[in-house]
Amino acid sequence: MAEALNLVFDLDGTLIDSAPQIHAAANAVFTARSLPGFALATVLGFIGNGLGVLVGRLLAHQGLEAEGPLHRDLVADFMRIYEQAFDLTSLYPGAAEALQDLAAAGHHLAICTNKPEAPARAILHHFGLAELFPVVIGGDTLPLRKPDPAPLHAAIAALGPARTLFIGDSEVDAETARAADVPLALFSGGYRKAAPEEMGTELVFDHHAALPRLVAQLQGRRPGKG
Ligand SMILES: O=C(O)COP(=O)(O)O
Ligand SMILES: [Mg+2]
Repeated sequence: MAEALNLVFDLDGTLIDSAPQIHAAANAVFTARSLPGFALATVLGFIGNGLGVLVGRLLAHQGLEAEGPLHRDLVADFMRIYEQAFDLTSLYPGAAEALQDLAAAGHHLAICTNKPEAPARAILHHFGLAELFPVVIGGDTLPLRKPDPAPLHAAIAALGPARTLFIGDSEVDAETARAADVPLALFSGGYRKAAPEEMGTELVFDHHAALPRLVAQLQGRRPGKG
């Protein structure tokens, strides 16, 4: 059998298009406290560093203090919605099929996301993907989150020794991959801000049907050659 790899996936903007859900949740929790809502583009630009940072950026955007009791309350409100609202979240086309194929080929799959672990697990369950991912590291699983390499290292340690590919969509993922010295496959259709060619990886895909080919490409490379 061909070499089995560790395939560690980011979640928001990589496997699921969750920005409309995060946008709706932001508007629900802010307007419930008589604060204004946000445009989708505003919320989208703040996704990537986890829920605490998202809420801090949203507060700062309204000229409010980015930390403190209001921040804490809004994060708690968000969490309640996050764990049960999936109607505005979709899997990217071909993602479920690609994951099934990769798992069937014997690769080891994990999630390394800055979304808190409980909602990350809930959404995987919702889409019938939970069983494909024996390892889920969320933004609150460890004291440190991406772009610190610790969560990616933890995912790899839990999967066991094998060459690893990290699959993500954002600058945060690119920085994490660099810091962990793991190759990144960049999904160009997610929530990045920079151009793909500026993100330091030649492994770029715009449809998940291309993933098995990218993985085969990595298998064809000699270990240690990146
Ligand atoms: O929730 C976030 O801010 C980002 O989540 P991600 O790491 O899955 O892209
Ligand atoms: Mg992402």
